[in-house]
Amino acid sequence: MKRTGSVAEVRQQVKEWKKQGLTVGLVPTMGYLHEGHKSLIDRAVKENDRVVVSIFVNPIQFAPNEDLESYPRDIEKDTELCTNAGASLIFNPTPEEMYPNGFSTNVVMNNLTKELCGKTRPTHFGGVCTVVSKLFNIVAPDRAYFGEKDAQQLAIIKRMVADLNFDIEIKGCPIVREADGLAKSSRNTYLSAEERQAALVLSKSIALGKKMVEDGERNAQTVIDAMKKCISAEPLAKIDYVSVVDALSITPIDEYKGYVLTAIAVYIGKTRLIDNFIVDIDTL
Ligand SMILES: Nc1ncnc2c1ncn2[C@@H]1O[C@H](COP(=O)(O)OP(=O)(O)OP(=O)(O)O)[C@@H](O)[C@H]1O
Ligand SMILES: CC(C)(CO)[C@@H](O)C(=O)[O-]
Ligand code: BAL
Repeated sequence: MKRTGSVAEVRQQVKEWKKQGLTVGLVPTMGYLHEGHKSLIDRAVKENDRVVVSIFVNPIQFAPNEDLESYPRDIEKDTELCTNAGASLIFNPTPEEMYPNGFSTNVVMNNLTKELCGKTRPTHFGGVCTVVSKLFNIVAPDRAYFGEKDAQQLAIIKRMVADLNFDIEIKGCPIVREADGLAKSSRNTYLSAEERQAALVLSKSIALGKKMVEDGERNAQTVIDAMKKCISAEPLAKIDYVSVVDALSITPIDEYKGYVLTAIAVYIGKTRLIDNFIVDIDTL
């Protein structure tokens, strides 16, 4: 398995693979890889002849008050995980390689980015769309893999691919959880032992909301209120949002109808964690 920070080298390698008629999958990440990322890589390895994993803590999707500097990094361990999972190439560029002097172009998405995480992180998804567009143009994969843990991001990427005519199939992959239910996340490493225990309130409230809907509740506010009550019972938890939206357009809805995303963001101490569940009411 190769590792490079060079755009030109990635292009050269992918060109060679394509000349041989091989298909290419891309798994974009910010590194500090865990089982959630591995599930994306495993699926990409199954569905493509070659897999590129990008590892880049993208500065332009972090606001100045966020955790860009402290974001966990371990490229050697990540390389081992990618090698064992059967990836073919790691692309880990420097910020200068991705954003050289004079960089002046950004991808702006007008809808889908205003609700949920977009309220607290108004510049975040612009940074995500810009870097993912660059990765798509650099790697030119046949398929790209994203986790449903970042459900709003997944909806945004699908919209962007349709709007900008990227010839890339977007694959959403289910949330991977710890044995006790907490969704795996690189940011879980920020949690103290006490906070780690408190963080279970996220998956607990998600399970509660999902059960209410499966049992027939259709009023969004009733589900939101019950989930908020569940989260508020944990003294270390502070709610950022609990929202029910149409899963494709990311617009708030009052009633569970069609394809629905119920998403939460909760601060556990200083660490902001997210979780969600998606239901297709028509096939429940
Ligand atoms: N638990 C998980 N299950 C499935 N996919 C996941 C999981 N965690 C992350 N992913 C996916 O991996 C990709 C890269 O995510 P990223 O590197 O930001 O990891 P992360 O653990 O979500 O980190 P963060 O703590 O920043 O949220 C994204 O598409 C994301 O949705
Ligand atoms: C898609 C992504 C790698 C873009 O930096 C990031 O937002 C992430 O890790 O989900
Ligand atoms: N997976 C989300 C990346 C971020 O929080 O910046």
